[in-house]
Amino acid sequence: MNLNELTNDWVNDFANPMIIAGPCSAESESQMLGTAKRLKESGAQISAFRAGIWKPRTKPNGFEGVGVIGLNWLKKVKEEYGFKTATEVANAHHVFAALEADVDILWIGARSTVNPFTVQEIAQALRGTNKPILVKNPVNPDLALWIGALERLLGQGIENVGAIHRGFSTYQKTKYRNIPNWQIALDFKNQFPNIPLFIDPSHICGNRTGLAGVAQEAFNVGYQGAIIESHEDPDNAWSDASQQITPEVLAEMISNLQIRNSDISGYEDEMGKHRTLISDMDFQLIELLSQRMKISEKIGTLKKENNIAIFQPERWKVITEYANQKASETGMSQDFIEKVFKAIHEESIEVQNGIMVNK
Ligand SMILES: O=C(O)C(=O)C[C@]1(C(=O)O)C=C[C@@H](O)C=C1
Repeated sequence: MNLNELTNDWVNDFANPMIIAGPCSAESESQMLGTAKRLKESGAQISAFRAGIWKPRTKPNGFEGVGVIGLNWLKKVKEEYGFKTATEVANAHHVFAALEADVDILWIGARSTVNPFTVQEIAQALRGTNKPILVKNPVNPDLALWIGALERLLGQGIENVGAIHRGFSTYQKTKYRNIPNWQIALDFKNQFPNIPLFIDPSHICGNRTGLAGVAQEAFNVGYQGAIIESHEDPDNAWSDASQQITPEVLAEMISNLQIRNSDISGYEDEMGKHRTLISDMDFQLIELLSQRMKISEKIGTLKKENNIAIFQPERWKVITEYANQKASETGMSQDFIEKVFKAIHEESIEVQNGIMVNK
């Protein structure tokens, strides 16, 4: 069996969208029950209550989680408020303890996904269970590693899987804690449309203000769920204080989310008209690009015969200036046009390079 053959019926046991929410870390019994009570009373439409029991921290001597005692608190949350529960596991010992405590959903964190040994150990510990397990993207933008982790789970017969998009580490200063790099998640979704994809706006944003926007962006492109950190007293949380929100704010945020349906049934005709036009234009674009490359080949031959360098900065400058001007005249994003022209120019250089090398 491969990942594309999974039916992923397990998500049907949960609401659509499936929202997993709760504190970043379990801190005390009263914090856990207090947060759960407020989530219940606020009417937040959540499918499971999350809390980190073991916390992978960047530096030592920070709060590394309360450990197994927190699993009892998760159990109490389930008993008293009826929430399904979820936590992160990072080794076989965590898996056994979480299974013993009957945690309903497990996830593998971004720092574990990067390590095939860790993922393999977790997968083997899970063998024989049908627990849903979600895999966060690795901290580095490596789609193959993310997919590989899911394949390791499947290799041990674990079929109830999902993926969490939590963004990617970057050394640059950006408005995000972890840059979303949407294209990687979309490539994932494209390859595995059946695997439920969750957004983790808390870790992407690292602050409270951007959460709703990132979550909405994800639902706009068809994600199935979200995992969001919510704490009864966010400012005084022991970990990730700046990105946690109160249960009431979460409830409001969830009720404002617009959930998009991937299915186009009922709109096939109207969509069909637009899509025909787009396909027609796509063919024209490709035809034009092919003609452009043929001219580039001719220039390449001329350059080779006369020993002229391929890259012509002056001409490239004129092209980009003109493209920029055209972009603003037509109301297009300059960024986008720049990307398109860079790709065309790169290919054109590649084509000419082929001529210089081969002929
Ligand atoms: O004008 C040229 O000299 C070209 O080879 C064409 C072209 C292009 O594709 O637009 C390619 C390479 C140069 O750097 C500049 C422009």
